[in-house]
Amino acid sequence: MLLRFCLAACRPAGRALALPHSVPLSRFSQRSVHQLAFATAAASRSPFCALSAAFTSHPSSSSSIRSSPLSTLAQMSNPTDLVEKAKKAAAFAAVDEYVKDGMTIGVGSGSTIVYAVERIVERVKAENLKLVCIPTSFQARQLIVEGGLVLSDLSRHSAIDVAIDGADEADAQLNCIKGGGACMLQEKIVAYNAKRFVVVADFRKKSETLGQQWKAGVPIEVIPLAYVPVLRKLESFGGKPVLRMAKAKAGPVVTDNGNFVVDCDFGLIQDPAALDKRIASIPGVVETGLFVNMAEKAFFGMQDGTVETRTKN
Ligand SMILES: O=C(CO)[C@H](O)[C@H](O)COP(=O)(O)O
Repeated sequence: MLLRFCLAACRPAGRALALPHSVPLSRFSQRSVHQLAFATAAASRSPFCALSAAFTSHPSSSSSIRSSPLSTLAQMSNPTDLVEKAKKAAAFAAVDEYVKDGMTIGVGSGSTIVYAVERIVERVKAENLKLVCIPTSFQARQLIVEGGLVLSDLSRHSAIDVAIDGADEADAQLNCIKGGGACMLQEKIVAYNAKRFVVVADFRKKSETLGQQWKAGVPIEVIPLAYVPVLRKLESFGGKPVLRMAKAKAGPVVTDNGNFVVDCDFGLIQDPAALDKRIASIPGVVETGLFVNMAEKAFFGMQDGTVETRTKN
């Protein structure tokens, strides 16, 4: 079942979901399997499937692996496996707590959300839930369609009961950096129009201050013709902006909305609300990946298999 979702999630790989090649891979390594999936996409053109397929096929795929103590040890401490289990645990917990019969659900984007949709589909089948799903990206739309869920949009269903989405980082106040998958514009529109917005993430995304864990910078969606002056302006704000480049295409990543993405490193972000406003005020900026004061709860899958939650004070 999960593999089916992964395959669905893989299809939209071509455009927006690519590793920013201007950013050294080492800045993502270890911490972000999400980005590793993007790196994998460079070779396979399938950003999420390689990763999730690895998760689904991993545990007992080979008897020789099971019989080798060294392999077993490697398997037990495999960081990819831990991260995938953490994502799944967080996503399942959030869906179980928030999704109720009759709801309109905002479906986020990324690799963790694949597990949330898996759980929604399971529950729809088991409990005969009547749900309507609003996607936040091409990928989310594919997940909804492939899962056999009811697809709608904001024109038909503008009142969303709950939006569930991943994050690249969430701080102690539940402010988030989002847009590692370049979907932040639609994600923010859906989250803004949801009565409740909840975040699902693995342990690597949990921090006290934004910029502590996510080192690739704040994703910013920019109108293509404005990207050079926007880069200059961001530099004048003290940021280190780079245009996100595609891996499976020559040139920049192009979002689902036909725009570019600039990733701008500001170091530790002490005042995300002020920074968000400042960036958004630059003509040509369509949206930032700073989600300030939007989430009411975050579910973090931890290394030990538990799920930790944070709620807004
Ligand atoms: O904002 C996003 C896409 O634009 C994702 O939600 C965010 O990048 C987290 O992704 P993942 O669940 O793969 O770690």
